[in-house]
Amino acid sequence: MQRQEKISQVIVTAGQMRDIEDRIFAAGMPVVALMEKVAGLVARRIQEIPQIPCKKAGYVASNSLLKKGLPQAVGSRVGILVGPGHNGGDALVVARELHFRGYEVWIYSPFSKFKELTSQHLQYAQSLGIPIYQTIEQLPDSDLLVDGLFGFGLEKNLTDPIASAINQLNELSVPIYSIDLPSGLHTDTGVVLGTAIRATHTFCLGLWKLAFFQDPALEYVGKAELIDFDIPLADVEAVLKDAPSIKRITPTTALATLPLPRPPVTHKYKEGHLLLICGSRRYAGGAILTGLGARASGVGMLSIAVPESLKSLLVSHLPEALIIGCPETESGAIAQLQLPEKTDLTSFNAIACGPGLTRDATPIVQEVIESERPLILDADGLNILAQMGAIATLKKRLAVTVLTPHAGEFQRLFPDIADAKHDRVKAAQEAALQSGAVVLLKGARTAIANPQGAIWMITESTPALARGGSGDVLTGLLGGLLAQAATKQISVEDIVATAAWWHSQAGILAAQERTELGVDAFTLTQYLLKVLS
Ligand SMILES: NC(=O)C1=CN([C@@H]2O[C@H](COP(=O)(O)OP(=O)(O)OC[C@H]3O[C@@H](n4cnc5c(N)ncnc54)[C@H](O)[C@@H]3O)[C@@H](O)[C@H]2O)[C@@H](O)CC1
Ligand SMILES: [K+]
Repeated sequence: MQRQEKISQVIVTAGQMRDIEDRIFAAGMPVVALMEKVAGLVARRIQEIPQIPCKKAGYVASNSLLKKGLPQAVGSRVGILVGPGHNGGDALVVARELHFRGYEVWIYSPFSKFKELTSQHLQYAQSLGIPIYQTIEQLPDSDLLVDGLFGFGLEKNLTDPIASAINQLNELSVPIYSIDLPSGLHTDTGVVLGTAIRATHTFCLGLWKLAFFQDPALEYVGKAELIDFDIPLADVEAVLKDAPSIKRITPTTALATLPLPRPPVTHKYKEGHLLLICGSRRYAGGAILTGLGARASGVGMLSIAVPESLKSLLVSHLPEALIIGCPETESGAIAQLQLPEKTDLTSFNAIACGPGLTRDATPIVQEVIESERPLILDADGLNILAQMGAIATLKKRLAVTVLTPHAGEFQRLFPDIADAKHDRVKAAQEAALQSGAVVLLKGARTAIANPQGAIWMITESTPALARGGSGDVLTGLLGGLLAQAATKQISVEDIVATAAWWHSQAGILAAQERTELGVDAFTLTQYLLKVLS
């Protein structure tokens, strides 16, 4: 794999980033030189991105310049926000470079103490005649702000005057480009420390920081871009070797698995047999959507157990599947799993259980949990598991379990684990460690954890997927892939991450073609294969 691809898959905490930098400095790279290199790259990117100057400036960008994406030095007024640490140092190098390129630059910095290197850059900027302001009221108009207040060194809550200055700067209708991460975000949890810059664009330096993929940070980072400054892979590997890895799923990693390879000579049972257990009289549609998700996976054989009264409906939507009509409760839930003759749960390579079941199907969920087959639990399958006591029940399982909760289901399953909304990555990690299951925690950015503590992040998604039924599609898709993986030497975690990536990409593609409003769950099933074609 190419170095760049490997670097783009890595996600680090603030502590790990600091350790990696320390190794680079210890190896002889001067701190000054690294700051010059990194901030030089940022300054160049800022010049490459076509600016749309704010109307108040009375400056109208020439259309031809905008179309070509060429830098427009003259007339662009840039405000540089400078903090006390090396994030501020980076910003001052950017200020100096833009000044020399003909931009009209001013600096805002309400601090009196700076790190040595930052202080030197500030002094030099002043000597060049770049105006430096300490109060927000003094600031002139600008077409663009560059945020170098705080980077990964911020740990405490922001207080006034800087907190209220950030709030006022956010109110200006001016694009803000943040260096490393928007000032005010916690680098690991993405939590807003008092207040934070709402960036239009963020240049993440060197390696992706965890905050970029935590839900609380998403509305602050804007368009995020990695600035690769040639960190040696050996240093990254040396620092991360003993820590549980956190990896981004990129198209390269997902497409290494998809479509699942088939030998030229095979038959349907060699390509995986999935049992879906889903649906009730009340929630019939969920069973159809789960089935359509499984269909897109290419699974060799699909059996779907539903209440008897749903059988003909399912047959009409999924003629290729074996629909198993089961005796039902008075409420219309599956009362008993009545598999065809000569079939028992060991006949299946994987079981996916939950969508639309209602809690009246408790005995069925208990039965599949006791089986020794790979099992995916979702929706009511999770709610029933929560009632049984998730951790104690899962620990007894002999086969792999995959849980696919959203934050609410997660809380019911693991009430003693820290709030999944606060640090989703840690929450998923803890749940997987304690239960021995693979945990896929749904959210704006999905996190997947295995019982060894490793994490996979789905770093691209769309709010279009926040819609009833889209989780059912994922369960079916994942079930179909898991059943096939059983015969193909692919790890469960890789399959779960691949399924989640595929599902998100289908949502993104459908939203691009049909707007965010056009991605109902049925439409989503129709876009799954388009992602691969
Ligand atoms: N050394 C270098 O040349 C490089 C620097 N980089 C930059 O360096 C940054 C990290 O630099 P630092 O470790 O200096 O940290 P930061 O610049 O993120 O900020 C730390 C500074 O802010 C102060 N501070 C922390 N919390 C505060 C609060 N709540 N209110 C007020 N002040 C507070 C601290 O006392 C410290 O001086 C990165 O984010 C990046 O921008 C690297 O990315 C690239 C290489
Ligand atoms: K920043």
